[in-house]
Amino acid sequence: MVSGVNNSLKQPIITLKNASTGYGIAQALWEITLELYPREIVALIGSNGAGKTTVLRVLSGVLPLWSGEYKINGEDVKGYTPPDLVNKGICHVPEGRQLFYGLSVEENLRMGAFALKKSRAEINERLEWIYNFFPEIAKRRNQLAGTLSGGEQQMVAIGRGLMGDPSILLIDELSLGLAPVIVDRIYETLQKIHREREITIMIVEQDMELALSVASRGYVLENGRISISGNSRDLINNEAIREAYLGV
Ligand SMILES: Nc1ncnc2c1ncn2[C@@H]1O[C@H](COP(=O)(O)OP(=O)(O)OP(=O)(O)O)[C@@H](O)[C@H]1O
Repeated sequence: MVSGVNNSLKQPIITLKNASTGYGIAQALWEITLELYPREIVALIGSNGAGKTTVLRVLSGVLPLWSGEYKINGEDVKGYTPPDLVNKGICHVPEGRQLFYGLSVEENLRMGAFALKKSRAEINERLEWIYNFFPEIAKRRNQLAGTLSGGEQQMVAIGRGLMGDPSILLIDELSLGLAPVIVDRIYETLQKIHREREITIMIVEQDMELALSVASRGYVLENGRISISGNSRDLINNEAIREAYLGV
């Protein structure tokens, strides 16, 4: 599943350089440097409170940088608002799904295309494309999102993100609270979508083994700093990491 990585000839789609930020006066990230290359799946791993969600908040523009650089395709996007960054192709699927629970599955999905200047036919076509990947929610298109299982809600959250036609998908803790069999099923589908579309994906997970089985590269965050990065095979074989995160 994991492939070797040679990014030396490519231009990064996302660059964070020496990025620091925090909440109020409490600093949460210290001089983070990371790059995402086109069509990669990259994992951001770390224990509770390490700063993973904060990195995604920076990338989606929810949290401004205190210092450092943020570029998309070489363009300086530091200070851009979340809608500006949506227009640049960023989509953040937040932890906890955050669906509109009183709306139907289909209404939630359509919300994802709200800002797109697409015809009704194009939006319907995209809906069917998503239903094709996630038949479980196709069957429930008229059901209220709040009545779905956790796994189905996660499928709707990812589907809603994909409705916006992003080039960069940021997914926070996809596996949270879900049975392993459901997590495998969703990641398998995500990999299929990734193969079919030119899409770059960053997954945030506490479960390092899971994240590195899906991603080709990973960054490990510890106390708001990147402690190590590399391709998944090297990370999974790294003794210090195995000891700290896998308990072996
Ligand atoms: N809204 C907030 N206000 C103040 N501090 C926050 C806020 N959100 C996060 N923090 C703090 O920032 C640090 C990083 O939190 P973050 O949520 O990014 O970690 P995480 O790696 O995603 O952890 P988890 O896996 O538990 O979600 C923590 O010390 C956390 O307490």
